[in-house]
Amino acid sequence: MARRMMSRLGQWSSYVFAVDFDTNSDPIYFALASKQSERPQVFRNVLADEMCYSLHVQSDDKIERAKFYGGLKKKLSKELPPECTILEMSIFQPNVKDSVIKGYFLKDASKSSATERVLGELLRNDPVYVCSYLCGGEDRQWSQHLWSNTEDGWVEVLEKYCVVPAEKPVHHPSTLNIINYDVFYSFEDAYKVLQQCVDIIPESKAVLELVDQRLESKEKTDFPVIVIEGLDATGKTTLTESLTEALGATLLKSPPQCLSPWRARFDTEPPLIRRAFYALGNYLTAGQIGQEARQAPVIVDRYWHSTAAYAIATAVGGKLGNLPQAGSEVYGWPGDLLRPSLVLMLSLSSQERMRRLQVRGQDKTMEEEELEANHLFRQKVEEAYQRIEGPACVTVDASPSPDQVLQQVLLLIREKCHL
Ligand SMILES: Nc1ncnc2c1ncn2[C@@H]1O[C@H](COP(=O)(O)OP(=O)(O)O)[C@@H](O)[C@H]1O
Ligand SMILES: Nc1ccn([C@@H]2O[C@H](COP(=O)(O)OP(=O)(O)O)[C@@H](O)[C@H]2O)c(=O)n1
Repeated sequence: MARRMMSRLGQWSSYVFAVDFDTNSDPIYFALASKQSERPQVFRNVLADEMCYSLHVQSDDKIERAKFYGGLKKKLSKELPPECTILEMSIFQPNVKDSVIKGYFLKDASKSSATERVLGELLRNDPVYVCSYLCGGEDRQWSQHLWSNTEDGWVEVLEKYCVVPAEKPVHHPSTLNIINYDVFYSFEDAYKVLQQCVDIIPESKAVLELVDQRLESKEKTDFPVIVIEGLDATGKTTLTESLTEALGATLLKSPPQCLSPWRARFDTEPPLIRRAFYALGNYLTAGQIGQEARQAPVIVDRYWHSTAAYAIATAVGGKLGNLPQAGSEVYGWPGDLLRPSLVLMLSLSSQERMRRLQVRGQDKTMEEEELEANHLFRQKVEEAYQRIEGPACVTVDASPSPDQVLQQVLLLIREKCHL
């Protein structure tokens, strides 16, 4: 079915291809046409005389697509010649939600047949489409050639289209599939993902059992619920402990302690599955909050803001400006998740944060290592934190001494929660 769709330019013509040649600038956008365009060359300045290929995953099953795409990069890096550069590519309908098909674009300077051999194997055994790109003719125009398997095991070209430039879309393609791929806005949507993983990730069963026993939480709590957010090493642990003592409160965290045995396992999974795990963690914590907030104020170390902000920042490629605009539905609060009374985000300069990380000298999650290496990613997490609504977070300067930060936060809590 999908193959037939692909072979009809009529349907495929509403799609645009985006290749990330350089993560600090816009992708190169192109489309397919039966005739060359008069407009300038698509790959000018980014391709010389390398051989180029693209491959993208085709499967109607969301979990299979996510698992395969995640594993594909590792497989390609291992099997392709080292002179082959693997770039991220997506195919999408401009500004249409949930229309993205992810893939890779290969720039191959190896001049060996190894790449074609690897791609031929993939085409035979896996749910992928493979295309090659050629630049020819007097005007050096590019064309895309869709590969197909023949019955005797050889690869042939099924169809050939001209590659023509396409307009930059209003919404960066990486923002189109956030909902229900990277961020889940209801318990049911996250739960369904783990349910579908039970056969391939046996640990999902244990997580679902815990989640099934979660406590229900009412919309309104008797005592205030205060969430402390911020990047790693901004002082959340230090502050949540001193706050708990100062207010005679109960300290909780998301993901809750009971999920610890499975966290490392889910951290290795592709975003769809990993994010569903963290989303469910928030519902477990919500149950605990509901219970504890009957007796005393509750302090929570990370909650929904962390889940959504890290997920959005990881999903959105390239520049800060590619993030969905403030007010976008992706920054909304899930309708069925307990809302805290106040969310505070600890903010720190990158120099001071690095200094504290070094002093602490602990192991970091891969994502935290990426934060250190990638200033842009850190900026995107903080910006996403600030755009999340319902409740929005209040930014707190975390650079003064621990006691000064505590006093500042106590003042805020008294003012906003009348404690
Ligand atoms: N206000 C502060 N001033 C200086 N150092 C701090 C302050 N708050 C925390 N630290 C130190 O910074 C490091 C990170 O703090 P921590 O509370 O563990 O952060 P997080 O829980 O956000 O990762 C720790 O070594 C801690 O002692
Ligand atoms: N409520 C939460 C908490 C963490 N997380 C994820 O967990 C990572 C940070 O957790 P961590 O344990 O390293 O953070 P610290 O509490 O050590 O600062 C982030 O990268 C998020 O992806 C989440 O998604 N939702």
